[in-house]
Amino acid sequence: MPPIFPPLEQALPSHHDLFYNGAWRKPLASTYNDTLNPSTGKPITRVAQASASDVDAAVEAAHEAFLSWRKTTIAERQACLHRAGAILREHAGELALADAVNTGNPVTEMLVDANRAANSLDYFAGLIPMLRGETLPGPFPADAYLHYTVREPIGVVARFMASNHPFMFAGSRMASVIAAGNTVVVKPPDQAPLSCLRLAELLDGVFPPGVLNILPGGPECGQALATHPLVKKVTLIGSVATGKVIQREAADTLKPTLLELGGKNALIAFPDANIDQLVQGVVNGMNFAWAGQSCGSLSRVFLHKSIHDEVLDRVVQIIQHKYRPGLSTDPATTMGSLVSKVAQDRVLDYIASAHAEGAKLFHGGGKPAELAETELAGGFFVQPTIFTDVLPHMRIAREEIFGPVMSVFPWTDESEMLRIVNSTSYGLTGSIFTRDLATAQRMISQVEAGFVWVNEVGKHFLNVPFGGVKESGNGRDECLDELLAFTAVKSVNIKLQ
Ligand SMILES: NC(=O)c1ccc[n+]([C@@H]2O[C@H](COP(=O)([O-])OP(=O)(O)OC[C@H]3O[C@@H](n4cnc5c(N)ncnc54)[C@H](O)[C@@H]3O)[C@@H](O)[C@H]2O)c1
Repeated sequence: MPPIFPPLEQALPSHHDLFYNGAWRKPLASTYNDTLNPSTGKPITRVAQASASDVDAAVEAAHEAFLSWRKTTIAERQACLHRAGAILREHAGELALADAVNTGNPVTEMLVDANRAANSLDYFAGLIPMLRGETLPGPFPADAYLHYTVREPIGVVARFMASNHPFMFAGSRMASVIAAGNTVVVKPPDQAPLSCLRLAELLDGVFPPGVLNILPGGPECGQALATHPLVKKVTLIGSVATGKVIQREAADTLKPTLLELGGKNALIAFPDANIDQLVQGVVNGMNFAWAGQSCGSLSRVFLHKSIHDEVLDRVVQIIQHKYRPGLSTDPATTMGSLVSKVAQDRVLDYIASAHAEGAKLFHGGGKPAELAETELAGGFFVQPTIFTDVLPHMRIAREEIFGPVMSVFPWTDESEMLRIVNSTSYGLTGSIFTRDLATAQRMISQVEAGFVWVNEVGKHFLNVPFGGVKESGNGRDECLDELLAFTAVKSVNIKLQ
């Protein structure tokens, strides 16, 4: 049965202000910005922008709330987190719709996001008993000293969200912070804050006031959070460029960061790969449904020369059949737009650079012509695009495009191919297609990435660490490490004699 979505008015938040200390509050500077529907380019409504003074008030309140929340029992925290998860599942359709209309991603594709967030809330609720320390032998006789450690929450945590899956990231990433006994200030993406505001409405009253706070805003809000002395850790799901800015901002107060950043990920195909699986993997790995806007998108495809032409022909056949750009809130739409005009221009600029640098356009390469005379003409769409004959020095070979543009490299020499695979500054994901375990293992140990699939693409597995090496970030999410990242170890030494 096709999914049923509520009317759009029911999905959109009725509040457009700041949510902190358990209530909706007007921004002190009365600043509101338009937020757009990327399918049409038209405004949906206006949303409050938190200033540094708003951040100050919200963080003070979150800090007060922390002093009580840190003392709550396992059962109390679990009850709140499970309740939040159940609410998200119940409202999956409207949250998907709120994100679809504001991000441009197809609504049917966003339907799973509520479950993903709910699963994280349940998962981290279940992990709370793992917040434990250890007893340790020391340098003196055991009857002279007792040494042990305890894990304590750290305080207020700021969590900045990326624009591709706003409420899924907000819902899932608040879980670890709150489960560990901290309070959280979530900053939704500037381009698409509406689903996070709806999330705040739905979860209003689930946690004590001040535990969950949602502050829409731009760089001023972000900077104020990253530099605030009462914010004890700052985390970002976003681009490498923003990650560097936040790391610098956090440095003044020597705040630790947890950065989940971009990727320029490689899919490596060997001649012995199962060609059917590989073709599906090349298509699905690009996440064309949300216009390539995924950190894990396998946007560099290394095809062995012996299978290169066959695979590409079949990939294009599937793309032509599978992806129809359209209105994001229409359940029949299979491909969305970019999130903003800025993003669309950036992608078109990369396409222009590929032409200028001599790559060969194999498919797509511009705005979808079929939308030109429709109500979507002002939308931020770009066709699924494939370039072949890509050389390592080209911009499309080195930089994250965060759009529906795939760069294909034929290869014959394994060590030269690996050199190119590892030649970018990113290191998030990688995928290897082969039927030979020894080949797979040889690649696994040499590919510079934090997360590697074999004969698979795109999937995340809750409880399996996700994160990058090199400039793709630090820390690991979706696992016990994420929970522990929001605690500090305290060592206790008791003199017994
Ligand atoms: N590693 C992951 O798990 C993961 C997941 C999704 C997206 N991403 C990455 O996110 C990027 C796309 O998302 P985006 O376009 O929203 O990224 P972005 O870097 O432009 O923005 C991310 C967030 O940072 C905020 N921000 C911007 N400037 C700031 C500042 N000076 N101080 C504090 N906050 C600031 C934005 O408002 C937004 O909330 C891509 O690079 C993608 O690969 C990574």
